Amino acid sequence: MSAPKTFEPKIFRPEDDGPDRPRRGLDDESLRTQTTIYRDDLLAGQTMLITGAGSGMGKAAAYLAARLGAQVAICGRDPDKLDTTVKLVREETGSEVLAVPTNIRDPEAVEALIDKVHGHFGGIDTIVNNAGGQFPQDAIDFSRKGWLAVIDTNLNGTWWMMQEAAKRWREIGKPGNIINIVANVERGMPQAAHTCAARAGVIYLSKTLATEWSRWNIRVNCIGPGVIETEGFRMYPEEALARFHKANPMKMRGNAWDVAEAIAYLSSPAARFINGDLLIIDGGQAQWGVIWPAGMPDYFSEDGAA
Ligand SMILES: CCC/C=C/C(=O)SCCNC(=O)CCNC(=O)[C@H](O)C(C)(C)COP(=O)([O-])OP(=O)([O-])OC[C@H]1O[C@@H](n2cnc3c(N)ncnc32)[C@H](O)[C@@H]1OP(=O)([O-])[O-]
Ligand SMILES: NC(=O)C1=CN([C@@H]2O[C@H](COP(=O)(O)OP(=O)(O)OC[C@H]3O[C@@H](n4cnc5c(N)ncnc54)[C@H](OP(=O)(O)O)[C@@H]3O)[C@@H](O)[C@H]2O)C=CC1
Repeated sequence: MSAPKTFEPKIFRPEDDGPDRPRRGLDDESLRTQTTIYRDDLLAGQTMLITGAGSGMGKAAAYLAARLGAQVAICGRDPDKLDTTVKLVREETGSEVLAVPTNIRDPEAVEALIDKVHGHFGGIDTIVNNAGGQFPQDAIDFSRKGWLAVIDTNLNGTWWMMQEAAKRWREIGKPGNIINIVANVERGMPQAAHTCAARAGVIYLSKTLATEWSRWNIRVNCIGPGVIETEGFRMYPEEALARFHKANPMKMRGNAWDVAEAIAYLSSPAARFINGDLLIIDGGQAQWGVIWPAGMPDYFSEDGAA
């Protein structure tokens, strides 16, 4: 049997993109052809606000929600990315998505976002905190700025969204539903320690608030995706991407639609009694498999030195 290929971890930056790096994930044409088990009007009468919806899972979730009859608002930092979602939804459903460019790290911008969506649609039923990300690197080499960027986005940004939404729900006496997209952190994730710390924070924040906020009829749940092929894969080196399917016993990657359908379920009346839970969508990664998003050091390979 030939020895597995191993390589030293390296830092990859998106600006290293080139012709050798194909765009990953479901493109608009693929999204248009996805089928769903849900009935057409499952989410009719609902307003959903989805963060990070100019690409990947957020875009798929926004498109599916609109297809199922929801009124949808989206945010992200890059208005051009948000426009692609607005256009897709308009072309496929005839609905208008409200796009509000927002950096979720900025609490005042988040407050203005919640105000704007309430003003436009007259309320919000479900918030999907999907915006986030990280760069792969051995933790010992994290710069202070890099650590802070990841914590500020994934933990603080998600918190600002949750708190502003909940304050408004309490004020107007309406129920609320929060879905936080986190990650599969059960066994930790080497080279993603910053995001593991932030996501573990969000998971236990959510479990706590599921209790605290139940008196206002606000449910809080998380979804933990495993390896889901999206545009976000551009953050990782090709050599690492070639092994991503080995992260789970099904030896495959999920796609954004797998997560979008779970978001639709947790937004639907079928989930009215689900609160404080973490739904893992990872092909069994919690049980078996390895992921080294910047490349596996020899030490951990099957024929490694130790
Ligand atoms: C793992 C498999 C499963 C999970 C998959 C996914 O989640 S897929 C979905 C994944 N999707 C995404 O991850 C997409 C969203 N991700 C992001 O927007 C970024 O990853 C972010 C969260 C760091 C925000 O960053 P930002 O808006 O603040 O942008 P910024 O560029 O200004 O960085 C600030 C500082 O961070 C540091 N640093 C940054 N990059 C690297 C690097 N490659 N290398 C080393 N360090 C890096 C650096 O210190 C930098 O400061 P500097 O040295 O430039 O002065
Ligand atoms: N793909 C995977 O395998 C996994 C992904 N996840 C997480 O799931 C979520 C969706 O990921 P995915 O669709 O794959 O990746 P993408 O990179 O495609 O999506 C992340 C989105 O978040 C937005 N975003 C990032 N930072 C901010 C910010 N500060 N304020 C507002 N929006 C922001 C980005 O838009 P913009 O840059 O325009 O702001 C982008 O559209 C992320 O939180 C990701 O980390 C978790 C586990 C696995």
